Amino acid sequence: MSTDLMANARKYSDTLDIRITDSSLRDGSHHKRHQFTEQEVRDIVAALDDSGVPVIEVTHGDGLGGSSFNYGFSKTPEQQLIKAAAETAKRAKIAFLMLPGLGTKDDIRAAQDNGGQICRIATHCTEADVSIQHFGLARELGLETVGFLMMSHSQPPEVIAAQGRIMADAGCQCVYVVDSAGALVLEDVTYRVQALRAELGDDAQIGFHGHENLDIAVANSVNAVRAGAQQIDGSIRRFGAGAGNTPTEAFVGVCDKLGISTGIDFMKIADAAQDVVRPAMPSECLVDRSAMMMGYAGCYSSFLKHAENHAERYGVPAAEILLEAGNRKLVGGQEDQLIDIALELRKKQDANAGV
Ligand SMILES: C[C@H](O)CC(=O)C(=O)O
Ligand SMILES: [Mn+2]
Repeated sequence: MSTDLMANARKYSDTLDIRITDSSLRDGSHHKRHQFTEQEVRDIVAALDDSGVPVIEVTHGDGLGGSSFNYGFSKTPEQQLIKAAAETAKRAKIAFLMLPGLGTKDDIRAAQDNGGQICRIATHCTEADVSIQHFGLARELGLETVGFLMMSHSQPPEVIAAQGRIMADAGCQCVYVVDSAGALVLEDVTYRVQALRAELGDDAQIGFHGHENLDIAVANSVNAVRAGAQQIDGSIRRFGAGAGNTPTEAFVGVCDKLGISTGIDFMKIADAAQDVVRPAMPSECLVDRSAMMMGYAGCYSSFLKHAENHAERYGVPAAEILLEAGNRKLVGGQEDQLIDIALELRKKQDANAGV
């Protein structure tokens, strides 16, 4: 890493400047409508592991217990996918996500029994207190812990720092700024990471999870590293909700050029992206009108597929549903309100057409 960058960022370990977690097999579950097969998970884990990706996250898109009517049913039970991933990985650690209230303590225990080693606990960025007992359990079980402050764009840096303190005190070892809406722009990331650094000192590491809705997830991730983040999420080929996540392979290439050590082989991961991950994707993750509306209005990226379903059913544009969801500041768990928005748009549309 250049001396400039080293001044801010601290090393993740003796050998790596940062640690990348690939989230294709969890955030990508949204884009795939939770239809991963066990074979796809095995193939993708094998390719990422061989490329040197140190952490691979595997769960339903909405975390443990997410398979449901509200969020969409999984094709394959997520515990089976976690087990397959853990059996396949030779070097990588397998992480799993859980949202308190959706997943339970028993789900955490089962994920560990199936080989999961890193427990990532996600809350809305003003509700860190609901994660306290789950961090306690995860640490008691000897799991490594990560905390996700979702929709971090919606609160100023000082609130993110205070919420990070709650997670760290509960046993979280790395607090993530999570740009769920892909709405953070450059310095927005820097200031949030810096505020966490100032608050947490050596009590916990800091991470960044980006979404590509405004097409700057790689740049945002570089800013996070420059501000001191030691863990960065990506998804191969952007395979994630909305326009997807920071593309792991491009970010690795950028890190190589900036002298930031990730431990991942750029040539191998470029091949894995093209030959193994792309065939498992239903389509490319695009920065299209709907995705841009999410980034622009601050709308939760996981709403995209739900909005597309309602758009088709009620004959209204998905982009308008998402724009309104952002304006109403809806958060994860309020998926049902997208139907209300679609119905209201339909009513207006009919009234304008004199129906
Ligand atoms: C449950 C969400 O998909 C977590 C996440 O990846 C985000 O908020 O972004
Ligand atoms: Mn995400």
